[in-house]
Amino acid sequence: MSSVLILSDVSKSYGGKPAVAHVDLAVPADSYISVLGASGSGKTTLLRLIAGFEEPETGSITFDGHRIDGTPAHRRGIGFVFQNFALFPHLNVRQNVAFGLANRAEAPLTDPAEIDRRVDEAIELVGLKGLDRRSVTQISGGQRQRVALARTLVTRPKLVLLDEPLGALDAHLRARMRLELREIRRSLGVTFLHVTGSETEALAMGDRLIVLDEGRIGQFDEPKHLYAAPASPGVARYLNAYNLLKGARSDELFVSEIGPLAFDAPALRHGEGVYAIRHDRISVREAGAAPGPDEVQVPAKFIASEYGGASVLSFFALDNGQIVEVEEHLSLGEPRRLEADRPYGLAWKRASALVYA
Ligand SMILES: Nc1ncnc2c1ncn2[C@@H]1O[C@H](COP(=O)(O)OP(=O)(O)OP(=O)(O)O)[C@@H](O)[C@H]1O
Repeated sequence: MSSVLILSDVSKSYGGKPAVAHVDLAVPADSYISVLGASGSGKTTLLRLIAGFEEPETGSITFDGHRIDGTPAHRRGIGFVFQNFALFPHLNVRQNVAFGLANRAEAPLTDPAEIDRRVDEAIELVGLKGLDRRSVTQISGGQRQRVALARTLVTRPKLVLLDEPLGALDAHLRARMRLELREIRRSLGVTFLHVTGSETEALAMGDRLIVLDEGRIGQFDEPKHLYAAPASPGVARYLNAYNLLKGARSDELFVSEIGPLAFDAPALRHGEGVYAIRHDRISVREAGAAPGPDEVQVPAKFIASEYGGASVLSFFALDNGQIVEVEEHLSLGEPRRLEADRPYGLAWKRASALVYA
């Protein structure tokens, strides 16, 4: 697969503090890439470096076979969609979409018939046909989002950077726009690099997913691989699906604050580490019930549950006070009734545990 965008050793710091640190990245052409990371992990800075609103202190950026660091943003030919849409309020839908075509730095279009044709095409693509003469102040948030997208796509960029593009929409619209964005991208064969703070959005949308961890690439992988085997505790933390217990590794056992925990992994170097177990890999038992031979079981006190529609998330306190989350899918049957402050056993297969150095 060819790469449309290549970053080599790209770094940027603010006031001596690294925001993006030594990033190496090859983004495949014709793909949807999600970028996930905690607040302050460098997601926006990474997009700004690629777009040309910031210049890297080290390294190089190559887009479509050409080195682009040092080239002004408006000459890079990369599309950008902001969270706040940044539309012109005094222009209607059609004029907003047409604006970039007639006013761009590289090869502006001057033929009104050609502009009309391209604008019609973009408006149809994002499902705004019929609204093109409407003021952008008189359409819904979701429609404004589509105008912003059409305004970028009309210039036919090979790469579109989207910074929290669904952040201002309500949950229902967000879910619909997820599907539409994927479909629009697929039909055009362009590459989308989509920054989000939501792990569900990142997992649902990306063909591949980048997790940024303190300015570095923690992992770049297909969502299902990344979810099943996060490369580090940092990546596991952002997925919001793993309980992480600190301790020390010694061959077959992981010695945590609540006692030894077994795992099925090759013998590891001794030393400090992290033991990870996914929320939905834990089952709740009566306190003192005997664990199976291939299981790990720890005592824990039930605190409270949160009903989530298709699943229930329950919170337990381990003996050292650490909170552990357990997710039970309702399709697997009604979960056991739990009493607050009562001790239970939490069990999981040793093979389900991941252990990090
Ligand atoms: N213009 C700036 N001046 C100084 N520091 C900045 C600037 N822009 C970003 N930073 C710092 O760089 C780091 C990365 O910021 P960035 O905005 O890239 O993170 P982010 O992952 O996009 O965060 P969020 O999800 O909150 O938008 C943060 O520590 C931030 O405070």
